[in-house]
Amino acid sequence: MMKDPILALDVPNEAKALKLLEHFKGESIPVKIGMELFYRTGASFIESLTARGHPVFLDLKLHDIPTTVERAMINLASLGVSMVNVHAAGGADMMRAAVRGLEAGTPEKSSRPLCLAVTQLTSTDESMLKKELLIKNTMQDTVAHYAANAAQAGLDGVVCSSLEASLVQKTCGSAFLRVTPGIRQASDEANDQVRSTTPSEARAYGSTHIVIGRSVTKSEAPAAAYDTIRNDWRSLS
Ligand SMILES: O=c1ccn([C@@H]2O[C@H](COP(=O)(O)O)[C@@H](O)[C@H]2O)c(=O)[nH]1
Repeated sequence: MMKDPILALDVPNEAKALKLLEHFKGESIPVKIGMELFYRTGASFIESLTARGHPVFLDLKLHDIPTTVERAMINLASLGVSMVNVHAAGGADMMRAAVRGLEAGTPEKSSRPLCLAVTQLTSTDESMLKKELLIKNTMQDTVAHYAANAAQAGLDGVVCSSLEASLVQKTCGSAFLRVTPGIRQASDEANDQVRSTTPSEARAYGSTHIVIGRSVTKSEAPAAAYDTIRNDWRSLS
């Protein structure tokens, strides 16, 4: 089934998040909560969003030693979120520990949150990969390798740019999720995103989900901006 774009609620506090969601008139669109909002509101706001029927992607990008990640995931699993994530650069043991923690922390009769691995941030380009991160492989090969590690560790998918989605699909299979931020319409500001595509390009390249933030949150008419993106995303189906 076609999933609606995930709205990145990148705002500083709960009041601003609720004000933004008012534009959607009760529609329970999927939302992503990142560090900015979570570090202000904590768990209670997440629980109130899930109680209102919003599927929540909790985007905290855990990256630590395996034991710490496992214990953190036990706590996050109790929040009723649909997706969480780690950095693939934390390695296979850390990713396995994340899944173990989620399994241990998921309440009975609930589904375990899907666990994704961030491959390379969509703000990273080939030059930064080589010169700053000292990774000698191409972006495509690096993302495919990290995705394969994540699949072997039992994760459900990756966060990558849609430019790598088809290679990840080929490498890890169609059931392995390709969740892609860095989505922009041709007329939108790129901001700090460098590996970007439009929603319909993302669909054509094999993204299973798209994440959209500032093009909606900074718009004068957020619901209309979201609808434009959703229509473009659905236009190939
Ligand atoms: O590689 C990544 C991983 C996560 N993100 C997050 O997605 C949104 C994108 O917001 P825009 O305003 O549409 O750029 C944001 O919350 C990032 O933290 C990402 O962009 N790239």
